[in-house]
Amino acid sequence: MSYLTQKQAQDIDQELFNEYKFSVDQLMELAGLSCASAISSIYNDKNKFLKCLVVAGGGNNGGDGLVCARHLKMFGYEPTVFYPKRTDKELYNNLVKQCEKMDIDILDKLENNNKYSDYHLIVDAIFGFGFNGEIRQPYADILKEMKKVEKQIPIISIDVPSGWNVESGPDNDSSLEPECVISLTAPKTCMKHFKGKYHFIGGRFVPDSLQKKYNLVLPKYSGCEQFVKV
Ligand SMILES: NC(=O)C1=CN([C@@H]2O[C@H](COP(=O)(O)OP(=O)(O)OC[C@H]3O[C@@H](n4cnc5c(N)ncnc54)[C@H](O)[C@@H]3O)[C@@H](O)[C@H]2O)[C@@H](O)CC1
Ligand SMILES: [K+]
Repeated sequence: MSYLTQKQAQDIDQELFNEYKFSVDQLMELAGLSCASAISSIYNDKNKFLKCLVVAGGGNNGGDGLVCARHLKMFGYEPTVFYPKRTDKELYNNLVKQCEKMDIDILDKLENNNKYSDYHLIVDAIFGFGFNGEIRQPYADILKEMKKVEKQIPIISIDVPSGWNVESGPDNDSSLEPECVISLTAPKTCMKHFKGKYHFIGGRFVPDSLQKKYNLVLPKYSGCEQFVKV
């Protein structure tokens, strides 16, 4: 199976926009839908997994999380979004509005009466392939808190486990160990270090010609599925 470097992931992303003329919200919709679909294929027992906390960062990974929350709601879950630093751009403002209109709470803070342990699943949509350098606040503290509950509450990371170096993977004892990762387009090289239970590929929008250009060898999607298990 192919793994992408950070630069390759960014190049493919740019090519999808510039050469293939996709818009970011189109791809984000498919990415978020594939994540919600993969999640519901595994965590399908609503008696055990109902309340989902989607932790969203300020970039497109966070946008995927906002879309995923909306589809989780459609699929019968009770998602809440923790969005500590909102990005004031039309794309994200619209995604937030769509969630609010679907009665999905958007929280700026998690407080004592609303904490990680109140949820059955945590969706990590903080950083994707755009992550670089030392983790800045407030995300450093948030990731520490998520780490504390990861043995009790399954963490599902969208595209890349947040805080991992996109290429070299986890770099210290406090790196997250998600139970499930949904790699979008193709896994990034950090996923060679993944030891969790479930790895999916999602984001079924890569045309054959682009797949050939980057020599991408990936598991094949079946039928009309939005995700494929690795
Ligand atoms: N081609 C694809 O595969 C697609 C990818 N999408 C998503 O887009 C993501 C990439 O989005 P972006 O390029 O916006 O990047 P990310 O969302 O991965 O990260 C950028 C955000 O993280 C912050 N950040 C970066 N390093 C940080 C640090 N050390 N400490 C604190 N904050 C930091 C930046 O300020 C920015 O807000 C992918 O991982 C995927 O989830 C989808 O939305 C659509 C299509
Ligand atoms: K992530």
